[in-house]
Parts: sequence; C-alpha cells; structure tokens
Amino acid sequence: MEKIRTAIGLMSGTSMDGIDVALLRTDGRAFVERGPFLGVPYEPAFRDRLKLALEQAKSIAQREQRPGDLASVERELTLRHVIAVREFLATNALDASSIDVIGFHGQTVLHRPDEALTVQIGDGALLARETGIPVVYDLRANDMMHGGQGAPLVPVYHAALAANVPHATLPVCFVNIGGISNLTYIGAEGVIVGFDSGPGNTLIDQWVETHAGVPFDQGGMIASEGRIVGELADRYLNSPFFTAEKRRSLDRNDFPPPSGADAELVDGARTLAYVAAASIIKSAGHLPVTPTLYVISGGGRLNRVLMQDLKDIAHRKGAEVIKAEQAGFNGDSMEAEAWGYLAVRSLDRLPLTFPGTTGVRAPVSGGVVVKP
Ligand SMILES: Nc1ncnc2c1ncn2[C@@H]1O[C@H](COP(=O)(O)OP(=O)(O)OP(=O)(O)O)[C@@H](O)[C@H]1O
Ligand SMILES: CC(=O)N[C@H]1[C@@H]2OC[C@@H](O2)[C@@H](O)[C@@H]1O[C@H](C)C(=O)O
Repeated sequence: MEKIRTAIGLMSGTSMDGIDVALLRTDGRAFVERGPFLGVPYEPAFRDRLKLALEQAKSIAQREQRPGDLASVERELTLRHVIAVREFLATNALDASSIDVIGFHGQTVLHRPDEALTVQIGDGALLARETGIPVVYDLRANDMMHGGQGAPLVPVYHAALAANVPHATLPVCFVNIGGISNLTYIGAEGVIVGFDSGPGNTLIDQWVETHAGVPFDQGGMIASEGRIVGELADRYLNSPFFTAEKRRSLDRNDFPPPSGADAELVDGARTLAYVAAASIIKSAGHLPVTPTLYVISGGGRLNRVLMQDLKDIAHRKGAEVIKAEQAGFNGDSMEAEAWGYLAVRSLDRLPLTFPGTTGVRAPVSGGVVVKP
C-alpha cells in the first residue's frame, strides 16, 4: 500500500479575496480523505497592495525578478500564510508535527503562457521555516518548461474526487468559477481533459467595485435588477479565445473590464454574470463529448443570476448543473484541497499535468520541496 500523508493545501486565487486552507489525507493516488477548511479573508488594504503588485509585475521578464514593491509584498503574503496555517492548526487542535507537507500556491502576479512565463509570488522556504512543516511550492513552472500552459493543475485532483464517488455519473464536468473559470472533463473510461474556460468573477468584481464601491456582487443582487446588454456580451463571447484551435490558459488581465459608457451598473453586472455562464458552455464545446453533468465550485456558484443563466444554457444542451455540495464536495475548499493533493504527488514525483490538461508534451511532475 502507498504511504498516506496528511497535507495542508493553501490557495490564494486570482480573485485575491483571501487565503483558503484545507486539510487532506491522501496517498496522492486514489485515496482521498477530506478534512476541515478555513477561509482567511484579506482586508481591503492588502488587496489593494496585491492589485498594485500585479501592475508592477507586468515588467517582469525573468521569473525571479521582483520589481517595485514585489519583494516586500511577497514577504507579507508569505507571513499571512504562516498566520493562516497557525490559526488553522489551533482551530482544529492540530500539531504542526502531524502535518507531513504544505502545498503552497502563492499569488499569481503574471501569467503569460505564450512566453512560457508564469510567476507565483510566495517564499516557500520562509513558510517552511516559520511553520516547521515541509513545503512544496512553485508547482506550475515545470509544466511550462515542458511545453504546457502551466494551468489548470486541479484536473488530476478532480479525477481523484470523481473516482471516490460511488456510482459516480460519468462523464462529469467539474467547473471552478473563481476569478477565472476552468473546467475538467472526466470521461467514462477515465480520460481527463482540462482547460481554462473563460472569464469568471474578476470582471464582475471589477465592475461593481468601480461603479458601486463593493468588492463583489453578493448573491448576484445587483445583477438581478438588470438586463443583458447584447452588444457588450457579444464583445466578450466573440473573443478569439473561444474559437482558437488550441486551448490557452488565462491571465487575470486577459479580458479587460467594460468602460462606464458600456452599461448602467445593474445591466453591466447582469451582462457579466451572463458572460461568465455562457463562456463555460461555449468552451465546453471543445470537449470530446458534450457533458451531461456540470459540478460547480468556486465563489461564482454563489451568484444566483450567474448560476441560473448557467442552468438555462446547459439545459438547452441537455445537461444538468449542480453545486459541488450536491455531489458531496465543498465548493469553497476544492482548490486548496487540490494543492494539498498536488504537494503529496510532488513528493512522490508523480505527474501533476498531462497533455490533455495543460497541453504539456508528456505527463510531468513539478514543484519545489523545502524542508524547515
Ligand atoms: N456570496 C457571494 N455571492 C456572489 N459572488 C461571490 C460570493 N462569494 C464569493 N463570490 C465571488 O467569488 C470570488 C471568489 O471566488 P474564489 O475564491 O473561488 O476565486 P479564486 O480562488 O480567488 O479564483 P481562481 O479560482 O480564479 O484562482 C469573489 O471574488 C466573488 O466575486
Ligand atoms: C496561472 C493561474 O494562477 N491560473 C489559475 C487561475 O484561476 C483559475 C484558472 O486560472 C486556473 O487555470 C488556475 O488555477 C487553478 C487552481 C488551477 O491551476 O487548476
């Protein structure tokens, strides 16, 4: 039997809303036992620092460069992860010595797959030293070095989850609606296909922040008052991203937000919710088989307007849409769990990515391991 390890996964996603912490016991293969979860939000001032860091990162040409404030933001981000881990351990009466490994995503500040350049800030050595726990970080770089897009990495974990559901309906399509959306298709014979499917919450967040001063459209309340502006929706949905022959992973800035002249507040929120939903189904058209079941995780599943649009569009194609919770999963913690799973796979040098997920030439492992 393979060694079962206890891992903590840490995710700070493209929405930059906070740190997700999840516990997982796994052999990095079929055995997966999910544990507790903690979300630690960033306060607005730190979110603003991260947004500035994204701007400063645009001048990075070599992935180890840290122009402007980036080095100090990286340190602060890492120390916030240290605090999040300590809080998680204390809340769950866990000792650091009971954790075999931490999978540390860090914060993506730049992602240019066409230039084989992806940068996640986060100091793995500092995290290991401060927590006393071995850390695996920088999990995307090796994939890119082997011709992959560097994202998405979650598909291999989705496949493990699907394998663990007794009588799971296959094929199934897992969709994460985060800042950006990505999907994983798992076929009846175990085939895995994954790719970024389009804009998620980032456009909605940027819109309501600029025009209403709120960080996100809670429950889709703002969108629920509006109507879809067809011309604006088409501008996004006609992007060459959806029709390109090759699937390309996305940077947070790839789809720029609309301007104030494009719509009123409520209509903009309504349109962008629709764009997020329609993008998923449009991208799913590239899958080998049309999915009949979509399982939704990520913050976007809490936007009721987006979810209703997704259900309506999927139903027209004969597919059902359910939240991760309806399939027995946790839609908030799935990515953090995945980073724990990937860390364990990394320790055993098992592949993290595959030609069908990132377009990598052959299955490859990845990640940098640091001991405390
Ligand atoms: N109650 C809610 N109602 C509507 N939208 C919500 C709600 N809660 C969270 N969201 C949206 O979900 C986003 C966060 O989603 P999530 O944490 O899945 O993204 P992420 O992990 O940062 O991104 P990615 O998966 O792209 O890395 C928020 O920015 C917000 O737009
Ligand atoms: C470069 C980067 O950070 N990409 C993220 C982003 O957020 C969602 C989507 O775009 C996905 O491709 C990826 O994250 C998830 C966790 C992944 O790698 O599977």
